[in-house]
Amino acid sequence: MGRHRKVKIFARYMSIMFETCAAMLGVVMAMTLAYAASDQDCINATAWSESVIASLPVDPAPKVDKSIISEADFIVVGGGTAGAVVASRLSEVSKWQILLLEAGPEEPRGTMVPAFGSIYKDNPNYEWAITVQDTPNEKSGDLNRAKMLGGQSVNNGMVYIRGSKADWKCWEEAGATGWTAEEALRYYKKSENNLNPDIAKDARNHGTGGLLPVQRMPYLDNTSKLIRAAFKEAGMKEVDLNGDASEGFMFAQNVMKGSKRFSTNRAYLSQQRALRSNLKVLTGATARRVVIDQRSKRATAVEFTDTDGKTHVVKAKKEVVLSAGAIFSPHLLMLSGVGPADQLKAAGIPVIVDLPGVGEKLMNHIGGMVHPTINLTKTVSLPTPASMMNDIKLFSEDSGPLSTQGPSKVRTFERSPYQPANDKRPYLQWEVTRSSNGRTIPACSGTSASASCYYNQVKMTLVLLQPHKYGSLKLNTTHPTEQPVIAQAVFTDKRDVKIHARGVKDMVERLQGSAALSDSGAAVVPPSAGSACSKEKAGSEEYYQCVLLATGGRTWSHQSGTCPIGTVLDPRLRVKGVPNLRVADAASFPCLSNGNTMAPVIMIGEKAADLVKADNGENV
Ligand SMILES: Cc1cc2nc3c(=O)[nH]c(=O)nc-3n(C[C@H](O)[C@H](O)[C@H](O)COP(=O)(O)OP(=O)(O)OC[C@H]3O[C@@H](n4cnc5c(N)ncnc54)[C@H](O)[C@@H]3O)c2cc1C
Repeated sequence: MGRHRKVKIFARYMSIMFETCAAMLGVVMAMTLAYAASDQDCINATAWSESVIASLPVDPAPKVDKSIISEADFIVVGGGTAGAVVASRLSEVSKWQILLLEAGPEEPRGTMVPAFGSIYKDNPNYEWAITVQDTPNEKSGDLNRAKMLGGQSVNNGMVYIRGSKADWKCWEEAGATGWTAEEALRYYKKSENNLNPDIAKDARNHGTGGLLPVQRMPYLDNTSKLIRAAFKEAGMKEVDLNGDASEGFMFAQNVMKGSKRFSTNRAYLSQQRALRSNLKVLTGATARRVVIDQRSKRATAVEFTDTDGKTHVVKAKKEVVLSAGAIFSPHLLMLSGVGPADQLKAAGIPVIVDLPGVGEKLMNHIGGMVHPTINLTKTVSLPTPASMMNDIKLFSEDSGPLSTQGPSKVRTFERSPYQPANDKRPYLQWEVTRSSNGRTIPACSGTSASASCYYNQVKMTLVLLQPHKYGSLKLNTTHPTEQPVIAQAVFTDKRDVKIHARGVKDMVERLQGSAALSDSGAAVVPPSAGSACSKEKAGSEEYYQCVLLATGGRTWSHQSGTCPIGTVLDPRLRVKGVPNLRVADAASFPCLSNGNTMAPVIMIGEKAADLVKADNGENV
């Protein structure tokens, strides 16, 4: 080992030791504060949350170098779920200089606590606030999307679900040659380090050598066990939905290790940044456009602004990869002159390539605000100040409520009797959402905290995985640099209303007939819309259709398909007409994944890196 490397490792060791001591001191001080402010009845919840965060292990500190370089071989725009993977994998080629531009800041440590999923919600330092147009039945509200290294993998539900193997038939039909089920599986396995031996033993479907730790949550609370019993009673099978089964229920696999979340930033970037001098990560760097030469149609540079608003231009010697997500990748393409010519012209942007498919469809899963609710009595006991302090200790031992998001990990996938018989993808996913009926944390007044592991009610939420209508994303032609105009489609097709209503009816009947639920004192409350649907027979399909339309619906957080393979990208993710510009993220999907979108996005990041390497003369 060279002297320089030895010195580097020693310096890192010392810095970790120092930070560990500081963190331990922080825990003691925060716990003292939380205790000091707590009496028998209540706790200083803010100090308590701080002591949870202070108890987290110290990662190797990322190498933060804010200097701006004038050129790089590859520029990756967006250090989110996919971008972290792409940049990390490209930097394996040591002769290449990789620049990753991320608009947001470094990932804060609190994101590692599974029970604090929404800790940075509504914080403008860490989130984009995106306005959505009013359309019929739309109750999604505006979109809050993570703006930091790791992107949405930092604050999402952590669930790792690959979708249906039958998804790939749709990809192939859309022109995504080479994106077969087997090829996707190859990259799922490449990324995965499955930590549950009973799952990992299925080596045909699971990987154990990848950078992304995947496991079930280590702690199963009583309500999760109760829901499992109710589903089994209803004849549903417990399966591995990332294995060969496409229907049934499972305790979800998650991107985590022990009790801590592992975003793609932690899994793919933090170690690599520390050790690879050819990987440069700039945070607070917001790309404004890709500079594309009008004659050669090649991407030559990226223009971005720093946190002081100063503009910089970095030359791209080989390629640019956009991984800014389903909203901002198409926006950046349009600002760079690639997109529907009519919109670009109206905004005064010179047209480099007329691609009407950019933003033409905005795909997403949809669901109703119609929730069968289960009020819990015996399976939950609300925390006390003492038990919350003990939960910190359990968390540091990789267990306890803070390492979970409660029963939301029980996921079911099933077919609707109203879906086409020849479509192998199950159209229905039920999520079990935690909620609270009154205060669930014994917080003293003036302090606040929320932890998704403390709840006393669950709501069953039905997600339609293959809705019949999609939304769209267009340039704001009056103020093109402002966020694009987003219209989502929510229950605007009667078939979706019918499928949803029937799904809800079936689930209510199952839950009401469940001995497991009634024996545990759980009360099932069917959804209603007050007097709005009194003309319909309560509990009928027509009744639930009426309740759905009266209460509206929403899209999930799975926006995708705004720069799809087929109309915008070729199968190697290259923008049609601009061969050294690619899009690799949720925007690239030609078909809506039949499940949550993070795992497919990570898979796309892995494959994208291999495509770039192969097209630039590297063996993969
Ligand atoms: C609340 C929530 C819960 C979810 N739960 C789950 C779940 O449990 N399981 C699951 O599978 N999926 C889940 N999803 C969906 C999933 O997380 C996303 O589909 C996926 O992470 C998207 O990845 P991406 O790489 O396309 O975009 P992102 O992860 O959003 O990455 C885009 C990155 O680009 C940056 N960026 C944008 N514009 C610019 C610019 N101009 N310059 C520089 N940087 C820029 C952004 O700041 C961001 O970091 C959830 C999503 C949300 C919002």
